[in-house]
Amino acid sequence: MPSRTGSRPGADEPVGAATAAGATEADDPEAEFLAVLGQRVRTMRAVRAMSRKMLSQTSGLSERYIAQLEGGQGNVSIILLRRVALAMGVRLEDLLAAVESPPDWPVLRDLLQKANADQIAEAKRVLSGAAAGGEGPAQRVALIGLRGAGKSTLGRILAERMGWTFVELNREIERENGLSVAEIFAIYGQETYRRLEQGALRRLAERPGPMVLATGGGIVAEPVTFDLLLSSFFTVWLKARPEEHIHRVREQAAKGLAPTRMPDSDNALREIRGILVSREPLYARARAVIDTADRTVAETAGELTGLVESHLGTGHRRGA
Ligand SMILES: Nc1ncnc2c1ncn2[C@@H]1O[C@H](COP(=O)(O)OP(=O)(O)OP(=O)(O)O)[C@@H](O)[C@H]1O
Ligand SMILES: O=C(O)C1=C[C@@H](O)[C@@H](O)[C@H](O)C1
Ligand SMILES: [Mg+2]
Repeated sequence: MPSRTGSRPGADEPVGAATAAGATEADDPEAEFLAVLGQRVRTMRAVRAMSRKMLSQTSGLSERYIAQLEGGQGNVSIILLRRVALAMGVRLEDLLAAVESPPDWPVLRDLLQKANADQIAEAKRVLSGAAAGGEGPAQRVALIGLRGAGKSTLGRILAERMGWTFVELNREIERENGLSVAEIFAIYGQETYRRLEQGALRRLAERPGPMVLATGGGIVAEPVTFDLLLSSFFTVWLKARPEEHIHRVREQAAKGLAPTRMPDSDNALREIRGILVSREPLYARARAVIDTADRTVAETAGELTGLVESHLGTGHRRGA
């Protein structure tokens, strides 16, 4: 039961005006968002046979405020909207969803939250229409990890040894769009870059033939893209210590080999530690991991080749 203490917001003053005078929903996406939100509140209240008065009593918001919210005229605060959601017994995220969900969505969500990893894998296989059975992607290896992990260095060596094609995802994105990664980020921002990354990966996943793919460090940031990578490639996480990531990228930058510099500030180490900690659970979804810390390129290249050969079974190396 939500708290009913405190004054009733919106009892005397109008809800914050969200739209400029004269703006219509059609030409104002924010007004449209508020209209959809209001419609959802009204529908969910009606489904629960709650009058505005009842919702007002349970949520602590005035009836007038609720009417404005439902009419799409109120830019409600997140805390007040949370009270409305709690009072109706709906999830806040369902009120705010960017797209309308199918009617079965709440049931499926509930089942997924209780499912184990095998059940989720099976559900994904069925829903994506993937063929039954199989050992997953053969002769398709992707390398993930933070900048300086060794994805390009080891990827190139592995491809050479196996006689496979080597592809750098970032170079593919640059080729397809005629702009450098840095330019795409600067001009269009992260969201556009992630969309282009997903498109490029989808095309590579469909391209036939054995392949080693070196990805960009941030590929784990977009769940759909990362899932596509995991399901289309035997994915290996290359690990190193934060200090090594920084040292390696700086060394490459000094030689003019790295496309962008690692920040020089004292905060660089703290920053890279933070990124690594936040990405570790995602990188850990890879099928295998190789720790490159305190090891030579020859050592980790040998381990990676052995790992891929044992994944494939013996005899896959060109000329073997
Ligand atoms: N054990 C190791 N395994 C791989 N690389 C190592 C190792 N030890 C040192 N290095 C060096 O670390 C650097 C790794 O750079 P590389 O460009 O391959 O990383 P990357 O993961 O592709 O980075 P980015 O995300 O910036 O493209 C190379 O200069 C390589 O020689
Ligand atoms: O680690 C990252 O967040 C990134 C690494 C690069 O390879 C690019 O993918 C992009 O600059 C983001
Ligand atoms: Mg690289």
